[in-house]
Amino acid sequence: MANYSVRNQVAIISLCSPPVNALSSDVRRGILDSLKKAEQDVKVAAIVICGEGRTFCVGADITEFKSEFKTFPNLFELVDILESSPKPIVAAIHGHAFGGGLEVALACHYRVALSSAKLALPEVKLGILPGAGGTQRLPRLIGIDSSMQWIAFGDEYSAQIAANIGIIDRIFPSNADILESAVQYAQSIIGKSLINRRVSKLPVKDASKVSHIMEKYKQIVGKKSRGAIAPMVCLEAIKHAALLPYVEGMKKERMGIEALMGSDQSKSLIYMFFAERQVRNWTIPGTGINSKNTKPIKVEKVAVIGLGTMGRGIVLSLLKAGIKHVSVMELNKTARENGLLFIKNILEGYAARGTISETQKRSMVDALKPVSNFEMLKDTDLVIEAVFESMSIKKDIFAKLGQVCKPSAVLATNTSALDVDEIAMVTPKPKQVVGMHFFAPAHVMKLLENVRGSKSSPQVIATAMNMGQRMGKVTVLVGNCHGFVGNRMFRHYTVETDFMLEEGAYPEQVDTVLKKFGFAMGRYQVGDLSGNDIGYRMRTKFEMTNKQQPPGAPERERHGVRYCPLADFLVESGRLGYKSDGKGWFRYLGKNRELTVDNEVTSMIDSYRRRNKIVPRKINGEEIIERALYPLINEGFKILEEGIASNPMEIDLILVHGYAWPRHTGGPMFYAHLIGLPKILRVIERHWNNAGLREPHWEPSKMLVRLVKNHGNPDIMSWTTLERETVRSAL
Ligand SMILES: CCCCCCCC/C=C\C=C\CC(=O)SCCNC(=O)CCNC(=O)[C@H](O)C(C)(C)COP(=O)(O)OP(=O)(O)OC[C@H]1O[C@@H](n2cnc3c(N)ncnc32)[C@H](O)[C@@H]1OP(=O)(O)O
Repeated sequence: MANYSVRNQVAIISLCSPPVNALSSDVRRGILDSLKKAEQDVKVAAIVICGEGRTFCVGADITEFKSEFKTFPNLFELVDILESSPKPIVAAIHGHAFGGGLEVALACHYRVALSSAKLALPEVKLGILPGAGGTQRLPRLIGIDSSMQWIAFGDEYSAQIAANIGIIDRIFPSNADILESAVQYAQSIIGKSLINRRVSKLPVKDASKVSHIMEKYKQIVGKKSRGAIAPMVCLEAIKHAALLPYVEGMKKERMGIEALMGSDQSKSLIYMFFAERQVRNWTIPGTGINSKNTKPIKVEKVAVIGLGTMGRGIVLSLLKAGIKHVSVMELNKTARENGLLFIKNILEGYAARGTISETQKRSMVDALKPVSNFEMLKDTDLVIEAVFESMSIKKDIFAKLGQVCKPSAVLATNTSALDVDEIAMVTPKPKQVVGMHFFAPAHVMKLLENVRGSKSSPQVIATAMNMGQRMGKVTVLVGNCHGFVGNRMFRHYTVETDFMLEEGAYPEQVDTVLKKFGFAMGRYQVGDLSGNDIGYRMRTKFEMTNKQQPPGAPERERHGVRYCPLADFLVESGRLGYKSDGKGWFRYLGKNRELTVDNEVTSMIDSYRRRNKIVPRKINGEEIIERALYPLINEGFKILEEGIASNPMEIDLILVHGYAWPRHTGGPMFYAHLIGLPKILRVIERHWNNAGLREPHWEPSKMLVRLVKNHGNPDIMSWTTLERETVRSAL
């Protein structure tokens, strides 16, 4: 709804729909009713539209997308009514003016804001475009070039930047009373002509350069938003602002939003939006323990052990989270000095770019407390161990931590695959131990996969979850198993793509198909970038690599299971990727590291096939997608079945934020939901029937089988509930 009052000739329409004043049908109706009152009241000479509570308005109510536009006034009707009002309207912005909220402001005749306010047209991030005149009004105010930048990427901008380019007419200090300031401003414009204040009537300044600007943004969008449809549709709509009169441009905008609204990509992105918020409400499946009934312990002092790549990133994340006491322990002098230098340089960079102030930088540097022995950690509330991925080294450290740390201290291990329970058992209080799996570089990557050991106490889990959220990470709670969720699923992707190389595909073909699907890089380029030796080291641990096999052992089998040694040959011939002189699955040439196909790799694959009498066959794109992605989905269902994740959203967040799964497909589980479970199961069963136990990753998940058998193609939101009911009724 919207509240209405009048103060010294100024009508105040305040949006009132906590927590973020989304433009639900009630709010839109409230604005319209208030506007009518203001227009009819002869004592009112100007109008202010503001937001109650923490923010101005974050845009359309996403939960009402399906029905919203059926009720009068819909958003695009409302903005035109506002703009044509005979009385001047001032938008008073604090907090956020996002999406439809900014479009409402653009339809007002003046816009004022607190300096702390943020503005954005982020619709593209929901797979749609600003459909209430945003693509037509913004270019008339700030030009085509800046509008493309704002709308095609959807990033937020400060009120000051918005003022610099002409969106905001007056900025007030962040501690000013926005309403009071806006009312005074409104009084100052009473009686002024509105002729140049109706944005839809203005010309587009850089209209003549539209083709050139369009080409520039097409290139950028093609690279940055691979596979996403909405950014291109946004560009097209903005182009029409330059080429057509406003009314005609609006028709094009309307066609754009009708094409995008309800599309699979938009559904996926909206799902992601809510998943990122839903994940804060963690739960331990089957226990009744959850974020609502468990309090974290107060954490003031944190320690990080190990200042390698992971440790440095974790320290930076803690400093950015505002932790005022971060002990860093690295016994190797060179690693310690390099690590501290790295951290300080990054902080310098943040300060130089204005991400943090000089004062904040100084206080972050002051928060760093190098320590040289375990005794010095006795007061620490949370210790995060981030040393080399070795069970014996980690056990050694935890045994020491168990002796010196206070009983309430939370002891976290940053491991990507090791057994958290095994580590916990060396301490006197295994319930204090938890896994915190960060992704490199930890100060950049948004994902944190927190691992609950079988003994971890609810409070310890709550503390790790809370710390992840304080660090601004998408923090997902998962159970303890080999590889947890992400690595456990992703393994199948590499295994199955390598099988396709054996059978007839080449790395460039696989990568091209995966990039078309939306991955920023294909599986083989990623291997080259991160280093092919990483996987090799892991396989060495399980005695799987080519070199470790006894003479005469079958080349294509390990422990009775199908195996492809091509990745081993690659590493054993020194082709680790970018870092080994640009040689990996591909060859990277010149200073731009241009990716090229390397005949040496092609010959290696061909001669391997000949040696093993494999007759190569043509593998098409559809097969590549199915074989690369479906085993991973199958594993996702096994993870749900075992309660390692408590719902599909958690799995999707992990794959999107940690493994670059394309966001506009919603993650593997949502993608499966879009394809339909019966088809997913059919493909998995076909491979399982062909391959059998030699390829165990194709064994269909029992949960997937049960869902399809009992419910056909159930909605993703019901999967875990239906599964629980089925399992319960079978008991
Ligand atoms: C079929 C053809 C029809 C054609 C007709 C089409 C006409 C279309 C016209 C116009 C279309 C306009 C489109 C839009 O305006 S789309 C919405 C654009 N806005 C956004 O995308 C903003 C989304 N929100 C955010 O980015 C953040 O919430 C932010 C504003 C940055 C604030 O962040 P923060 O302070 O961290 O708060 P939370 O994100 O935790 O949010 C708090 C709770 O509010 C819920 N929320 C937020 N935004 C919305 C929203 N737009 N709609 C509904 N609910 C929203 C959020 O889920 C949190 O809820 P909870 O606490 O329950 O988790």
